[in-house]
Amino acid sequence: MGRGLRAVLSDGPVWALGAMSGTSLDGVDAAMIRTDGTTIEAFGETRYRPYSGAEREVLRAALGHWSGPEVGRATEVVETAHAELLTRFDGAELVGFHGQTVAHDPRGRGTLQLGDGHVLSELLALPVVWDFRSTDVGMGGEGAPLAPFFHFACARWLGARAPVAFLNLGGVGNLTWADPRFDAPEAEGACLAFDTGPANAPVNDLMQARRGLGHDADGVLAAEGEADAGVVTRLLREPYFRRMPPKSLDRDSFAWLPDAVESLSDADAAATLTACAAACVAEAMAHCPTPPAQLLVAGGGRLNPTLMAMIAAMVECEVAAVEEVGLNGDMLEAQAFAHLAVRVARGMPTSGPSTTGVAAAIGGGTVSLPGVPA
Ligand SMILES: Nc1ncnc2c1ncn2[C@@H]1O[C@H](COP(=O)(O)OP(=O)(O)OP(=O)(O)O)[C@@H](O)[C@H]1O
Ligand SMILES: CC(=O)N[C@H]1[C@@H]2OC[C@@H](O2)[C@@H](O)[C@@H]1O[C@H](C)C(=O)O
Repeated sequence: MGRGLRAVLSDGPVWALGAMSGTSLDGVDAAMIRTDGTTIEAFGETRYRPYSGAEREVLRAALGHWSGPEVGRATEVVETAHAELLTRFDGAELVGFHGQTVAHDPRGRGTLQLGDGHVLSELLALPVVWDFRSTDVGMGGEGAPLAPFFHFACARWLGARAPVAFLNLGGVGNLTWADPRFDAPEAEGACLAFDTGPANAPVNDLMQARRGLGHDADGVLAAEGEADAGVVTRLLREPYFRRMPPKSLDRDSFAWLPDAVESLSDADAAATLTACAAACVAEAMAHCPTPPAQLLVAGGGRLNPTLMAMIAAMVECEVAAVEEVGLNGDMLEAQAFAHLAVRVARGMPTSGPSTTGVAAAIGGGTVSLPGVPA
C-alpha cells in the first residue's frame, strides 16, 4: 500500500506534517508529529518560513475580503510559501494544511482560509487534508478554535491527572480547558474552548503604523508606557465578553480599538493594547469549569515578558510557557493541524459542542489525494 494511503486507511500511528499560517501574518510554521489521531507518539522535525515584508503586505491587503484580486494575490503568496516550506520535509505520510484565514464570520458569510490543498497534494504527492473549518461553520459551529482536540491529546501526553488550560497567544488569543481523565476530547465535559480576545494583532498593527516594525519586541515599548484603563474597560464591555463559550473572533473583530489609542503616545498605546490582551485572558479564565492547576502558554505572545507579567498579575493560577512541560510553543498550532489531519482522514471528530458550539461532534476538512482530480 502506498505510504499516503496507509495514513488514510490504517488505524496505527503515522507521521503527519502540519502547516499553519496564523493571523499574526509573520510566516508559516510546519511540524511533523507521529500520531494515530488519539495518542501523540512522538514530535518530529519543525521548520519556519517567514513572509517577506512585501508578502505580508499582500496578505494584509486581503484581510476582510471574501473574493477579488486581493484574495487571488494573497492565495498565490500562501501557496508559494507552503510549497517552498513543505517540500523540505522527508518522511511525511499525510499533510494537514490550514492555510491563511483572511475572513471569519461564522454567523454570517462563513470562514475563509486561503490556499488550495489539491494543488499541494499534487506537488507533494501526498494526501492533504485542508479546509478544516467550513463544515463546522456550515453545521452551525464557530469554526474555531480547532486546536482544542489536540490540546486534549497534549494534556494526556504530558501525563496530567487534573484539568489543564492551554492559552495560545497569536494574533488572536484562544483558550482550551481540558480534563485528561476523560477518554476522548469529544466526551461531554472533557474540553471547553473559545477565543479569548485580541492578543498580538493590535500591538503588531500599532508597531507597523507608528514605527514600521512587525511587533513590540520583548514588550519593551509597552513596558515603558502606562495603560489607559478606560480603553481596557470599554473593550471588556463589548457583548462578546458576556457571551458564554464556545465563541470565536475574526482578527479585526474590534475595529474601533486602533482609533481608541490614536491620541496616546507610542508607549502608552502599546501598554494599553497589551493590557487589553491580558485583561481578555483574565476574563476568559472565569469560564473554566474548574480552576486549572496551570495556564500553559503557547504562541508568540509567550515571548513577550510584559504581556506575560500582566497576565500573571491578573489570573489566580500559575502561568508558564509550554516549554516548561516539554512542548514547543512556536509549533503547537502546526502540530495541531498534523494531528487533526489524521483525525479527519480517519473519520474522527475535530470539533464538538464545547469547542466550537457545533450541534454534535464532527470531523471537518477535505481530503485531497494525489492523482485524484479535485
Ligand atoms: N520576542 C517577542 N516579543 C514580543 N512579541 C513577540 C515576540 N515573539 C513573537 N511575538 C509576537 O507573537 C506573534 C507571532 O505569534 P504566533 O506565531 O503565535 O501567531 P500566529 O500563529 O500568527 O497567530 P494565531 O495563533 O492567531 O493564528 C508576533 O507577530 C509577535 O506579535
Ligand atoms: C478563524 C481562525 O483562523 N481562527 C484562528 C485565530 O488564531 C487564534 C484563534 O483565532 C483561533 O480561533 C484560530 O486558530 C487556532 C489555531 C485554532 O483554530 O485553534
